[in-house]
Amino acid sequence: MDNVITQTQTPKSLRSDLALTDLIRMLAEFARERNWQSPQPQKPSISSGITFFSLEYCFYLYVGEVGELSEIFQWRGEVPTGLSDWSADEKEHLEEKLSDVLLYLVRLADVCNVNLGEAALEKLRKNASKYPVDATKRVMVVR
Ligand SMILES: Nc1ccn([C@H]2C[C@H](O)[C@@H](COP(=O)(O)OP(=O)(O)OP(=O)(O)O)O2)c(=O)n1
Repeated sequence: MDNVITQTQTPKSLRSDLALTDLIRMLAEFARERNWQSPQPQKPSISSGITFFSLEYCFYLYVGEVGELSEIFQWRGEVPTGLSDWSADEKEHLEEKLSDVLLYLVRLADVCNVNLGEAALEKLRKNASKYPVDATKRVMVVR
C-alpha cells in the first residue's frame, strides 16, 4: 500500500527527508486514485462534492492557498524569526498552509510537464551567476 498517503503508512524516511520526486509521485497518485488527474475539456465542474482537476483549476487552487498563507501574516506586523511568540495552533496552521502551497505548486508544475527539481536547480545556477559573491565584501552584488 505504498501509494496510500497517510501518516501511518508513509515510511518515516519519506516524512523526514522527502525528495521532490517522491512528492510529485505521491501527488499524482493522490489525484489518480480520485480520478482528478485528467484535464477537463470544459470549465471545472463539481460533481458529488468532488472537484475535477485541470491545469487552470490547479492554478486557481494554488493561488487560493497563497492567499490563505498571506492571511496568516496579515496585520501581524513584525514577526520574530522562528515564530517564538506564536501558539502551537498558530504554528500548526502555518505548517498546513505552507504545505498546501507547496503541494499545489508541485502538482501545478507536474500538470504543466515542468520538472520542478531541475528547473529550480537551473534557476539557482542563474541566480548565482547574476548575483556573484564578492569575496572581499561578502555581500551580494545587485546589478
Ligand atoms: N483536487 C485536489 C484537492 C485537494 N488537494 C489537496 C492539496 C491540499 O493540500 C489540500 C487542499 O484541500 P482543501 O481545499 O480542503 O483546503 P484546506 O485543507 O486548506 O481546507 P480549508 O481551506 O478548509 O482550511 O488537499 C489536492 O491535492 N487536489
